[in-house]
Amino acid sequence: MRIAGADEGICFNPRVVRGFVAFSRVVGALLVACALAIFLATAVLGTDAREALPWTDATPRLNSALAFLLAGCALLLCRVAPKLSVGLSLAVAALAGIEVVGHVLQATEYAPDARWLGMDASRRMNELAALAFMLLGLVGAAAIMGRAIWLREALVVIVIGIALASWASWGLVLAGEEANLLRRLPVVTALLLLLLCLGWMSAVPTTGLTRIAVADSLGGAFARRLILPALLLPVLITFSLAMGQSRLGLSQSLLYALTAALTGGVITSMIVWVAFLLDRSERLRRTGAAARTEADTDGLTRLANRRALDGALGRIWRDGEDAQLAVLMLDLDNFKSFNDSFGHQAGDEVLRETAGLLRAAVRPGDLVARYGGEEFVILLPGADAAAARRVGQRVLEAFRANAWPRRPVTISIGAAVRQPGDTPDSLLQRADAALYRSKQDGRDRFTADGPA
Ligand SMILES: Nc1nc2c(ncn2[C@@H]2O[C@H](COP(=O)(O)OP(=O)(O)OP(=O)(O)O)[C@@H](O)[C@H]2O)c(=O)[nH]1
Repeated sequence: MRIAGADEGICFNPRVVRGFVAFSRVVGALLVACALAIFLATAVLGTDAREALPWTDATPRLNSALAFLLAGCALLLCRVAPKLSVGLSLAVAALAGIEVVGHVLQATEYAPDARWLGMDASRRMNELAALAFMLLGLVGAAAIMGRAIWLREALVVIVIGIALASWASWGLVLAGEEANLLRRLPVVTALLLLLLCLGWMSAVPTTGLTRIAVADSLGGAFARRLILPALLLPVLITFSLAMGQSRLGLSQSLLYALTAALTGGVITSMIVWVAFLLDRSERLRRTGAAARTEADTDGLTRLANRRALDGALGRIWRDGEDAQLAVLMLDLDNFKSFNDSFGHQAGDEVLRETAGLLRAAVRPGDLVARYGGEEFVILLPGADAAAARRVGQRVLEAFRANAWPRRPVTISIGAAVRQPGDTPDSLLQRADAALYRSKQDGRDRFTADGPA
């Protein structure tokens, strides 16, 4: 089953859409769990003890934990209680907004850890976290309300950029470089912020940038496989090289060389991956096309079968009322007696020979189909009654002139031309009635539909 996309006719893969929504819920639950763990640790250890621990630098402050708790709940509830979810997201934006104002007011004399509105340093988020939460609170509200989709995506991309740059920056700090503004975003906060971004993008996956990743197409398959590695690999490379420099003492020139080699390797691997995907999809397309052709082909004569004929008639009728069309219905004469006299195998040979004669009698745009048993149908798009008669006569002549191995074989033909108000069935019925008259009148002849 496919869900048609609301815009641009994108078809979404429902299984992938469900997967994205489930991912956003997992992210919501993870954020709630992390926030509760931070609150619990603070309650058990006390604020002072927590501040003294070596990992304090890397974990979210209490206000960040509160923001994660609210945002996680918003993600979990966005489908069941959208209004409550919008409220929670706006609360995140408000909480972070207050912090942003605090940082702006203190910016002239930089004092990030100062008290603000009664909140001490252990509680307050830093300036980058505040900015990111404020943006993500707005993103969450916009995502649930389905508003300002492109602004929402732009904000998400900004926060993803902040989170990734902070990670890379942490690598450089571990390598002994000076602490910088980005490094002030605790590494766990950066990770959870990245997850929150991805969570909001996945919560309503059929809108915005994510809609290509849930598309039921080759583009969708590429996006699903390549976007995350493309986002994360440069950061991981920076991080690991910086660590390599600090732990292994690599020189600057060797570091540059390694960066070039790794980047080249990563880009090449991605291209190879894309090439594999393209190749597989091309092979699947070819196999699918071959299977469709086989399903539309009669095994004995290799002509189009009844299914293909119905499909072709359906297409002609869908294309419009005015298109001219003639139909020939053809039936081998006294075929039962041929079978009885010479056997079924010989009868099959006649059917195959018939297919060749009929194919040779029509133009490339016409369709010859085996209707069943020893009955055939020819569709002549664009043909009128005179053209249909010409084709019918050509078939009769070809049968008469053919060197049949056992005994001469003849064929009877009935023709009908499409009239206003015809359906595929009514047209075939009129051709069949004309064929019946050919049989009645002595076989081996062409009869057109209409008054005798
Ligand atoms: N060999 C062979 N015979 C087939 C096949 N399909 C149908 N037939 C035979 O075609 C014969 C059709 O016989 P009838 O419907 O009585 O028609 P007829 O003998 O051609 O008589 P008229 O149509 O009145 O000229 C039957 O004997 C079927 O067994 C097939 O795939 N192979």
